[in-house]
Parts: sequence; C-alpha cells; structure tokens
Amino acid sequence: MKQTSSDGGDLGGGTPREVADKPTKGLADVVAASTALSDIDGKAGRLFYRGYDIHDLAGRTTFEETAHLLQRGSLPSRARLADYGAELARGRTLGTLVERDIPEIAERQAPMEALRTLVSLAGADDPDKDSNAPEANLRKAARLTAQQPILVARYHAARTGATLPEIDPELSIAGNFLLQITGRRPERRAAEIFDTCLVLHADHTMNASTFAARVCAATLSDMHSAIVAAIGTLKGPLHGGANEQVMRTLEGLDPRGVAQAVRDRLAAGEKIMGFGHRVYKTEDPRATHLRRMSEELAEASGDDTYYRMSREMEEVVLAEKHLYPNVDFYAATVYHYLGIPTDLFTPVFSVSRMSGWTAHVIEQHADNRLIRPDSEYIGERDQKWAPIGER
Ligand SMILES: CC(=O)SCCNC(=O)CCNC(=O)[C@H](O)C(C)(C)COP(=O)(O)OP(=O)(O)OC[C@H]1O[C@@H](n2cnc3c(N)ncnc32)[C@H](O)[C@@H]1OP(=O)(O)O
Ligand SMILES: O=C([O-])CC(=O)C(=O)O
Repeated sequence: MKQTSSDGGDLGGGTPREVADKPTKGLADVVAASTALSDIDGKAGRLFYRGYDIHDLAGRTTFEETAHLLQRGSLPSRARLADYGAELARGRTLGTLVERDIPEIAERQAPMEALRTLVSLAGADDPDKDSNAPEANLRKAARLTAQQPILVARYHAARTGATLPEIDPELSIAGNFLLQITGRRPERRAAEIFDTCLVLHADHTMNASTFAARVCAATLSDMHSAIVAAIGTLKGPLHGGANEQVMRTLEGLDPRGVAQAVRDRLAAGEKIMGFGHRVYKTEDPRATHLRRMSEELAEASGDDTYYRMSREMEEVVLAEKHLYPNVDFYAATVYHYLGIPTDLFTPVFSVSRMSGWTAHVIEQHADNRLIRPDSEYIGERDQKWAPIGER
C-alpha cells in the first residue's frame, strides 16, 4: 500500500503526497509485517517455520522443540531442550486468581470464552506482568505455552466434575494433554499423532489471530493482552472455530447422502467449513499430514465412517468449487478419533498456536512501530448539524 495522509496532505519531510490505493477488502495480499517466523508459498502449498519445511518438522520434531524454534530462534540441542522443558514444567503452575475463578468460569463460559478470560486472569497473576523487556517476554511466552493445555484441561475437569489426572513428567505436552482430557494414559502412537498436530498448527504467517496479537503488541501493550486479542480472534468460525464446525457438519450428515448434501449446500450459497484458504491455492501442506493421520486413526478405531465421509466431502468440494481442505478439515476427525470433545477442538488449536502468537509478540516488540492503517471514507459528507429537538 502506498503511504498517504488521511487529510490528503503532505506526509512531511518534503515527501510528495500520494493518492490512496483503493482498500483491499479483508487486506488480501497486503503485507502487514515482516517476520522471520514462518513463510508460506501459497501456489506450491509449502509452509516453513524459520526456514524449516513443515514436511521435515512434522513427525520428526516435537511440539516443545517447535515452540523453542519459534520463541527462541533455533531447534534446541538436548541440553537446551532440557532447560526449556524444565522452564515449561515450572511455568505450568497456575496463579491464585485463575485457581479461584476456574469453577465459575467453567460453569458460565463456553470453552474459547473461558480461555480468553483465564488468560486475562493469568496476566494478572504473572510475575513479569509489568515488563515488556525481552527476557520477561521470553519467560511469559514459555509460561503461556505451558499453561494453555492446563487451562483447557482444568476447565474441562471443572465442567464435567472429573478428577484431573496428575501431570506425568514422562509425557510430553501432547501426551499430558490427552491424559488429562480423556482420563487415560494415551497410547504412544496417539500421543505422537497429537504432538504432530500441535507442530502443524504452531504458526502461520499473518493469519487473523496473529495479526490481532501483533496489532495489540504494537501499541506496546503487554503479551497477555495481545494473546487475549488473539484468542478472541481465533474463536470465529472463519478461522480456528472452523474445526469444531467441521465435526458438527459431519455429525449432522447422513453418511449415505454426503455428496448430495454438500452439493445442495453449495448450490444454496453456503460455505463448507474446513475448505478454502486466503493464501493456499492448492492443498494446504498441513492437511496432507492430517488426512493421513485421520485415516490411520479411523482404521485403528474400527469405524472409519467420518473419515470416509470427509473424503467424499473433499471430492465434491474440489469438483464443484475447486477448493481444497484447510488445516481445520482433517484436524476435526483426528481430534475426534483421539477422544477430544468437539467443543475443545478450537481450544486445542490455541494450545499449539500459543507458541506462534507469543513468538510474534516478541518479534513485534523487538522492532516495533504502531500498526495503524488508513481507511477509505465512504459515508456522508457536509452534513448540517441541527439541535436535538429539530432532528
Ligand atoms: C486456521 C484457519 O483459519 S483456516 C480457514 C478456516 N475457515 C474455514 O474453513 C471457513 C470456510 N472457509 C472460508 O470461509 C474461506 O475460504 C476463508 C475465510 C478461509 C478464506 O476467505 P477469503 O480468502 O476471504 O475468501 P472468500 O470468503 O472471499 O471466498 C472466495 C470465494 O470462494 C467461496 N468460498 C470460499 N470458501 C468456501 C467454502 N469453504 N465453501 C464454499 N465456498 C467457499 C466464497 O463463497 C467466494 O465465492 P464467490 O466469489 O462466488 O462469492
Ligand atoms: O493463515 C490463515 O489465514 C489461517 C490458517 O491457516 C492458520 O492460521 O493456520
């Protein structure tokens, strides 16, 4: 976008005024920030975290290593990973405000609303709450990443009345999350698959929730405030909320009438959740992994109905609309087969994306400028004011 002033005047310093571009609806193709965190090639369907191809990371790198890569800049050595793991373990402890309010929040708020509130409360409890210094931000990023799965598990236990299993220090973040949500120690392969899901969702350039976090951080607000903005943004069904909607769609379809039902919905102008993407014009590389994992889990479960229905939906949407599944589509059945309740699918997304959001806040604070775009005025002009009695 060209630089303009809103009154059409000179921008100062002798720079000649340029005419405003027509705004791009939804800021499509507008470069809103520089980042060294992730990169997408939308035509080729490729995704990189700090230069590493997602296909090299998925299934070979743990979520903890990925979070370290994003927040601290490198894939860790064993020693660094051990230090970071110890920091995450210490960071899991919740503060008194959060502890006090979880039961009531669980009673009154839906999962993503609850997380938004709980992260805000965690900000009040955070020992670094008054600092945006780089070291404080690194510590806050680790604590937020460690606490997010615990918050989801504690919320779920509070609303169901279940006794929460103790964290098992032998298990990863992924393994412990499955343990606490399902109440059973996960099988090794289930924990591996879920860990890969967390890796696949960790960061994704200037997606809506990350952008929201960066806008907030760019006012030099604090990390918890930026994350609250991000959680509220992830919640919507056009973004992270789509994974839950995918499952609800599958549950609402007759397995024998999938193709016709999808065609009817498309003909009626409805969007099919889990398809389409602003940046990818081909298969989302994350969907390739998620489809494979969904198939594996479906076979292992002995009932592959939802997987088969998903494949059928995919064929119809591609044929009718030339749209590909995005990350949310096969994530839905993967989480379902792993025993995660449907209304926790979007919170699971936030468990992973916390690593990327916090890294973006660190990056924004490290080289900050207020994010304040312009707008195109399309309202009335030259209105004549009248006193209230004459309107
Ligand atoms: C983690 C994530 O956030 S991934 C995305 C998760 N969101 C979803 O799955 C929701 C469904 N998908 C969508 O709504 C969109 O594809 C988005 C929001 C992901 C991308 O949106 P945009 O780039 O703004 O595309 P937009 O919504 O303008 O769609 C362009 C055209 O494709 C159509 N289209 C896009 N997605 C879909 C869909 N899922 N089903 C049917 N039609 C669709 C639109 O109706 C529109 O058609 P038109 O030009 O005839 O009006
Ligand atoms: O990049 C986007 O717009 C949405 C997305 O896929 C993500 O946030 O993972």
